[in-house]
Amino acid sequence: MTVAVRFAPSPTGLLHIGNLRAALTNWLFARKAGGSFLFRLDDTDEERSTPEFAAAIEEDLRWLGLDWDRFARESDRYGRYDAAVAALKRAGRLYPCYETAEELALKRAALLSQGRPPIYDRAALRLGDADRARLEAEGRRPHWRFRLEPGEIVWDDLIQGHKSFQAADLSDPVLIREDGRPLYTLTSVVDDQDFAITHIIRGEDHVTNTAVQVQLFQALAEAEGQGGVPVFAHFPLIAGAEGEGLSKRLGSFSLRSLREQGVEPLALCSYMAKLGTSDAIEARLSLAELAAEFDLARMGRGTPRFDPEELARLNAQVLHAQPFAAVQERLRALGLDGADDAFWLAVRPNLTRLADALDWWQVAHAPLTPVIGDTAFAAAAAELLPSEPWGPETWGAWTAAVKERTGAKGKALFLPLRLALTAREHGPELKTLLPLIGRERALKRLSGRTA
Ligand SMILES: Nc1ncnc2c1ncn2[C@@H]1O[C@H](COP(=O)(O)OP(=O)(O)OP(=O)(O)O)[C@@H](O)[C@H]1O
Repeated sequence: MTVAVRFAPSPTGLLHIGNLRAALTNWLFARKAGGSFLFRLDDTDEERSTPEFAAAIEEDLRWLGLDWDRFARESDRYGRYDAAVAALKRAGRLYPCYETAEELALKRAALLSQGRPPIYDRAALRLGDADRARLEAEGRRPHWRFRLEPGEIVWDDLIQGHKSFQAADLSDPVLIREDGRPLYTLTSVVDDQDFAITHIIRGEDHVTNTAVQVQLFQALAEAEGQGGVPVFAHFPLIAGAEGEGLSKRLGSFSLRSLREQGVEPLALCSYMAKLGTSDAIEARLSLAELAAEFDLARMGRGTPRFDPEELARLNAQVLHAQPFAAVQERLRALGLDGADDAFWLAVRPNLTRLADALDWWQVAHAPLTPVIGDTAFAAAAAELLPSEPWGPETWGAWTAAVKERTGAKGKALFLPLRLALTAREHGPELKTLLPLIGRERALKRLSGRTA
């Protein structure tokens, strides 16, 4: 069997880290199994779906490096859904219902007030032709429900283990709206069947959907003579740092905003691939590495919380491991045309975001006002500055001379030099930064001048 999985977001907002978990889990599963990954836009909710969000989702996936083997858009497939609907009607599995949203809300409220579960009472199944004609004459248009067969619905979930539902505990799902448009429950099953999806891996918010969809897969397979029921895996939803839920529509932790904050795609993918698993959370330097380590069985059942600090740590790990060639273009885009290997190696260990390189570039190459405490000490240091050319050994030779002349050592030696040369208490090793600053500028800064 060739593994085929899909990521099927609705283009109703920007992808968030929870959606990324879904996309990434499927992608890693496909790549590890040598299978195929389908990117499908579930865009039949026309009120809320927009082409802009669809384009943004596509851009986010490209940014992350999650490439797809196949692409589909539900809005291109209405003809196919019509055919599936006709087949289900012929098989007697769809029935027209005429209740308004208000009437249904009242029914639900009445059941809840009696302490009973708000399951649809199937009143529409008891309507005769004359009742339906009368309702239609009143101007009512039907929506259509899928008639669940009584009995137990079971599947072996790759994460949650054996799952069992009684059909009688579930409402017959509405598959077609009053305006004739098919709903998600139907369209996603038709697509999964047509694209021969073998594994549906998604958040546990879909577990109840899965229960009804298992019967829908079976009904469609019987009615159309093709397909079967895929294997399911439902992973826990990721919560925000305070335990709050995430939603595309609320714009929580969007990948877009994280990107704008300077988060590296590999840091995000490393985090989302490992969060809530039994593996240690450490940065990986390629998606292929993550795919090789991927195993659904390592996913836990608890609700993992997203921790921005953990992500920042991974971001630094990823940056610190990048060779100059991997970031050259991006440094150029930041305006650092003159950045070279030496600059990158000097500042890399101090970055938590790539854009921080700009600060260090300025420290090395743009005027700054030095911080001088003891002018006599700074003057002595200036006098002892070796002549150029400078290399990594210059700093050691120079500070040894300053130490000998002034008697200062340890922090009392290094901190005033750092403050004079960079106006900062911390930063890249001066051994690598000093040659980038150069003798002329260092001399001026040590004499207290802005340079
Ligand atoms: N917090 C979350 N953690 C993990 N996965 C999630 C989370 N929220 C959604 N998903 C998964 O993302 C995938 C895409 O779902 P969907 O497009 O419905 O996103 P959504 O954020 O729930 O959207 P909306 O807010 O529009 O309902 C699904 O597999 C869903 O299970």
